[in-house]
Amino acid sequence: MTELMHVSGGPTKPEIIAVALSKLDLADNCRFFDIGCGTGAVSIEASKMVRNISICAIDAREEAINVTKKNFEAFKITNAKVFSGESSEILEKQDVGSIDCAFIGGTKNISRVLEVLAEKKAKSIVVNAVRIETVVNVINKMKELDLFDEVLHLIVSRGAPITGETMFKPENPVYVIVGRSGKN
Ligand SMILES: C[S@@+](CC[C@H](N)C(=O)[O-])C[C@H]1O[C@@H](n2cnc3c(N)ncnc32)[C@H](O)[C@@H]1O
Repeated sequence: MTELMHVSGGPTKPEIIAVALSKLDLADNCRFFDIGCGTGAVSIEASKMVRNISICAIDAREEAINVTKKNFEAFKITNAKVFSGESSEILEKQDVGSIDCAFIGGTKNISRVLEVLAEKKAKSIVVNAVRIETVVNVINKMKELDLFDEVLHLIVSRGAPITGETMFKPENPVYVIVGRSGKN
């Protein structure tokens, strides 16, 4: 089986990716944006769910960009563009085309990123956050932009062996905030 290369801050846990992607309206031929792509793990999972997905992955860290490129090569992701830099600037200044679904895994400058996504009429947006201040900012900004749909608080506990039996160890909680254009 192909092994995913890791980077600090990633990959997002598969169970969290599954819920996050279930909230995006992924469809065959959709244009998917992975903002703060880290390892590219979310794009790789999204590409397994629909046919002919077009991926745009962005990260401000060169280390993350290099790892994403290597993971895309290993997992045979061909229909992808990878951009290095601040995502709000890339989305504004580069010719990125239309945006169907945007997953935001890195929340620096999140208010500006959401503004640009709203300007570009992104159809569905999912933000993963771990800090309560970020959650509040994202909900308020999504409401201001008429995007807010719902927010989830996810805690996954994983079974681990203990003296021949099993106990559950909780992983860090994650907030999943969902926005959709044309909410009201
Ligand atoms: C928690 S990691 C993402 C993990 C990723 N979902 C994965 O599965 O590997 C967050 C990433 O977002 C990037 N990031 C944060 N804010 C950003 C922004 N405004 N523009 C571009 N990259 C950003 C960071 O450099 C970091 O690599």
